[in-house]
Amino acid sequence: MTLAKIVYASMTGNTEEIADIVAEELENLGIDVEKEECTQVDAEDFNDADICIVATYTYGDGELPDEIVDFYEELQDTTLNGKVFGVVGSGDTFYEFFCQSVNDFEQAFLKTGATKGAESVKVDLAAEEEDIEKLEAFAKKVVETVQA
Ligand SMILES: Cc1cc2nc3c(=O)[nH]c(=O)nc-3n(C[C@H](O)[C@H](O)[C@H](O)COP(=O)(O)O)c2cc1C
Repeated sequence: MTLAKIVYASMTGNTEEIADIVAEELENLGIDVEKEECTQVDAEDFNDADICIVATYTYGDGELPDEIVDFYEELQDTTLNGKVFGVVGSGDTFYEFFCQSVNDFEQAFLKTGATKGAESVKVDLAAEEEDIEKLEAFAKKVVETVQA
């Protein structure tokens, strides 16, 4: 069975909801899903999974949320050859660096040797219908990549 691990950071719930949308679609596609809050896991835990997903919001002035910084730093030193990764997140287009943390995680994953499964999805605040469609397409693409 293919396992996807989704690690998320969410302060007001938008990103957790995004993680749930991706999780539900992955499950619809027959994938086992473990969703974990970022302070409860180590980046090494991605070694147990076939699909590694991070869902994060952006804080400060284009900064990572404080609670995901340790995970982010560990991730860069983790080898994930043969795994497929994806990044999704929520931000606010009001800010100059919209969803910067999504970009930062994409770069961190590229250092691990994992393969990018789908284009990252950036959501303005809470996911609306159009975002839900993008998130479902993201999940489908990631699964196609892992099964290729
Ligand atoms: C103090 C503060 C700083 C923020 N800075 C950014 C930012 O630089 N870029 C961005 O895209 N969003 C920024 N945001 C918006 C949040 O990322 C956005 O509200 C997001 O939906 C929060 O996700 P959550 O509901 O999962 O906590 C900021 C929000 C706050 C409160």
